Amino acid sequence: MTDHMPLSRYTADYAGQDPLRLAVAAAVDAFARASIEISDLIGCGALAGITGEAQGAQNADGDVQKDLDVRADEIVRAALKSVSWAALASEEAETADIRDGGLLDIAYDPLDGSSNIETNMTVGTIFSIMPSAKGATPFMQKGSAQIAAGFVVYGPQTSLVLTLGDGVDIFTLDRAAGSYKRIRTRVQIPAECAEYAINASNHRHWEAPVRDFVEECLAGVDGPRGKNFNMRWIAALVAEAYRILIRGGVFLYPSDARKGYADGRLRLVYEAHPMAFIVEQAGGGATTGRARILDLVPTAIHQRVPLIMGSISKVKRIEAMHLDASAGQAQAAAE
Ligand SMILES: O=P(O)(O)OC[C@H]1O[C@](O)(COP(=O)(O)O)[C@@H](O)[C@@H]1O
Ligand SMILES: [Mg+2]
Ligand SMILES: [Mg+2]
Repeated sequence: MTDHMPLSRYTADYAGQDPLRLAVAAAVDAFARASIEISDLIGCGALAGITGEAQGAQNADGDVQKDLDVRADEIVRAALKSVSWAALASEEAETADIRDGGLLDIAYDPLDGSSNIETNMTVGTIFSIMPSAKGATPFMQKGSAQIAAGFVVYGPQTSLVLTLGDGVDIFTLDRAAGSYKRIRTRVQIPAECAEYAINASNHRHWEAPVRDFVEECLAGVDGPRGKNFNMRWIAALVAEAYRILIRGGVFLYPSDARKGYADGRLRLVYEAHPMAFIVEQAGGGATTGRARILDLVPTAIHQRVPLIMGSISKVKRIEAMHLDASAGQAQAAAE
């Protein structure tokens, strides 16, 4: 459905007079404002001094920071200044900022898909919003404690995907008006799909269930699934998630045997949790292969997690393959 409702009216309708909801609405509006600024910056690229080159510094997770990682973080941070947050965590900061009296704990990835900047490909911003943990350690809650989550895709169009806990709507930036307008309501991920996304260069490092799933897809009509599959890898979680929301499919960034990849590459607090909330709200699934992502309680802000998400039939199939593998291992150990 296309009704072009402005995002600001949508968040105001949601908030009413409720203080917590008003804080959520202000946070979403702040991410929207920040993303318009980031979108303009990306659109100008080198003309605005953005080259995609490394800054020499590393973030808390050991990734080399690009110029846009740093600029996007500054822009989001400034936009959130007047929002009622108690804790603020960014991929680009080692520790969370804490302040008294705020109503929300907000985590974000200011620039997702950093390796795509210099090649003029899609990147994004991801955010997760929870009620403040009030005395407990912020962010160390199940993903199901989120009350809002969203992401922005800076692609041919700049679009903002949002859940406030009651379905998923998509808003596209109206550049002339300088604001977001709704283009889709209550998005549903098709349950069946014929497309998968994984960085196949890591094939030799994967665990057996992931290798087996991909083998099934590669076998096409001649294999056990009896149909052909298409493959995509954009190297930006936001772009893969957007495609899956529009036409279905499954995305995998599993654990693998490379040094430092025992829990995959993606971060639980500001990548997997918000994506899992959005995907489940759109009728899809999100799992590590062995556990539902929204049931996981982080123990550290930058903790990594294997992420498999998308069309529910495929997510369930991959989970079943992990269970079978674990059962086989348990039986072998007992014999
Ligand atoms: O280069 P790889 O190993 O394929 O990893 C790509 C993945 O890394 C990410 O870019 C990680 O996010 P950041 O760019 O925010 O670090 C994901 O968006 C993407 O899915
Ligand atoms: Mg990211
Ligand atoms: Mg990032």
